Amino acid sequence: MTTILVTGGAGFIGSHTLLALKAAGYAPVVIDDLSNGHADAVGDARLIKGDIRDRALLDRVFGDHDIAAVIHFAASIEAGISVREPLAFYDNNVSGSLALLSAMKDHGVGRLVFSSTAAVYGQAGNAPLREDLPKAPVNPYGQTKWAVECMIRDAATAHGLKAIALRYFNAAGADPEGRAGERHEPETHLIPLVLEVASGKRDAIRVFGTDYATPDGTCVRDYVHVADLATAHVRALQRLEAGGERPAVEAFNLGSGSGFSVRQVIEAARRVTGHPVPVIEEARRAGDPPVLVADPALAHTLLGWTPDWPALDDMIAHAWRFLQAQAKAA
Ligand SMILES: NC(=O)c1ccc[n+]([C@@H]2O[C@H](COP(=O)([O-])OP(=O)(O)OC[C@H]3O[C@@H](n4cnc5c(N)ncnc54)[C@H](O)[C@@H]3O)[C@@H](O)[C@H]2O)c1
Ligand SMILES: O=c1ccn([C@@H]2O[C@H](COP(=O)(O)OP(=O)(O)O[C@H]3O[C@H](CO)[C@@H](O)[C@H](O)[C@H]3O)[C@@H](O)[C@H]2O)c(=O)[nH]1
Repeated sequence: MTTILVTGGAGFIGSHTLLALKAAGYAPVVIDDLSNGHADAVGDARLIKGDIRDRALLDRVFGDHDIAAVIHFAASIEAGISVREPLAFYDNNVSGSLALLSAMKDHGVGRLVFSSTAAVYGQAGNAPLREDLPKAPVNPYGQTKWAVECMIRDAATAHGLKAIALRYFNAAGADPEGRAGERHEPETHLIPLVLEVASGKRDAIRVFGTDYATPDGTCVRDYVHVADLATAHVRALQRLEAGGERPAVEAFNLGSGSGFSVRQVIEAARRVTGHPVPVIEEARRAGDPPVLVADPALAHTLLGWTPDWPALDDMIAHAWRFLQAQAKAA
């Protein structure tokens, strides 16, 4: 079996990708410091607990395992928090990726799938975003991800690395079979917070900004099912393995192509759960672009990727089922 190193594999998207990797016949090995992940989320995959900025640890891992490729999820992820703590984000996201890329170079590992983000585009307007748009992140989180994409490009030119950057839009939902889900503590993402309100764990959802130039004044995002993101990683690995005449680094948007406002998400959660979701309107959150919606055509054409679960209500229903199962088990 082909061994794949998965950094951040104990996290939300990582744990779902482990399920897809195993189903496709790969043997994942995980490095995760568990700062935002859970040891039991990796299932029967090998978990090495540690920080990717620890170069000695990386040397041991690359020395001990015959690693064919790396999928790199490990990062600090919250755009809003990055505005208040930019240096911590540069440290984890940029220094972590630098340590990983130099270890890959020194150990002769030449294939990488990198978790990038819609946040690299910044405030690029309301039309669906294409990969070749100018990059102008409006928060430090997006800056760190774009900096790493640039680092990967330079390493590819100089050292022969082959890489795919997957620019996810807003990951949502949970494994349709209930084996994994979103377990961030504290939670900052809209859908799980709205569901915590529906379940009675929170009193109300705070809506950050109602005066944006969008149809209902709240921010618009493109929600993509986490199981579909997981599948895209397998497709990306297979594309890297197939080789051929193509650029050393490629970037693909992963989104549904449809935008939903914060108010529409809240309405969908009321519809799916049958519970009330009280709202408190608040000021804008710093670092939020008004609209982020993908043009996913390139991933359709070149990765052969289309979402199996494009409907927002399905994403919310799967997340809701996972949350309820967690509450029952607690
Ligand atoms: N969730 C989204 O909507 C979204 C959208 C776009 C991009 N992304 C990117 O996808 C990736 C995964 O996101 P997620 O939502 O699963 O986040 P997550 O926080 O659930 O997963 C990240 C994992 O990385 C680990 N980690 C963080 N820093 C580490 C370090 N220095 N060394 C070792 N492990 C470390 C955490 O413990 C966690 O388990 C991130 O790179 C994120 O920036 C996420
Ligand atoms: O309590 C809340 C939480 C969020 N929001 C709003 O809901 C939208 C979505 O926010 P959130 O779920 O926090 O996601 P984003 O800030 O859009 O960022 C996510 O999606 C990005 C890609 O678009 C990723 O890069 C990030 O890692 C990931 O955290 C934003 O307009 C927020 O202002 C609220 O109004 N109230």
